[in-house]
Amino acid sequence: MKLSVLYFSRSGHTRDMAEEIVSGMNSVEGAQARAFSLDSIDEDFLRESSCVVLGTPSYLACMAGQVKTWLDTESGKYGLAGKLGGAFATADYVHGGGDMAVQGILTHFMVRGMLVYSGGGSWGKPYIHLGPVAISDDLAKYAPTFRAYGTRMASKALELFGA
Ligand SMILES: Cc1cc2nc3c(=O)[nH]c(=O)nc-3n(C[C@H](O)[C@H](O)[C@H](O)COP(=O)(O)O)c2cc1C
Repeated sequence: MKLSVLYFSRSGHTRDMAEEIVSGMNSVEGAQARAFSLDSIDEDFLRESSCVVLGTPSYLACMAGQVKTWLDTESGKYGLAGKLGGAFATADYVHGGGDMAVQGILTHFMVRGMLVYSGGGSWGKPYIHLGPVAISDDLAKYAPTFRAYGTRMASKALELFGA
């Protein structure tokens, strides 16, 4: 099963956390996950993916404008309806609006007809309510949570869609 982790990243934080999610996904047997910057997507791989996760830096407590533009103009090309969807963010501050950025992406994914999922509290610790958010001055501290999130998303995708 293919899984795509998409991201926009200017200074690399969101890219690094995308790779942590991919690592967690690929620890699940039968999962084949790859990360793509929004400007270099493997379009066939994305279309064939059963799960799509999208990450953004937090800009003014929202997703970055580049991510919103991709959702508005490009995302309709990839048959996202029916795929499992999730979102993640990086931010400079704990109270800088990372959850809002995640929620904005999840809302757009719902409009595209995706099956939005994070696992919430159902997997126990680490609790990830909407999607993982990493604070930029200590990315390593958040890496295990991002890997756990990747494992959860891939496990749910396999449960729903099979290998
Ligand atoms: C235009 C702009 C707006 C930002 N707004 C916020 C914000 O509202 N809250 C926050 O915590 N961080 C904010 N940041 C910091 C970024 O979200 C943070 O550094 C992020 O990890 C950058 O991701 P990247 O390295 O993938 O580009 C902002 C950065 C920029 C450039």
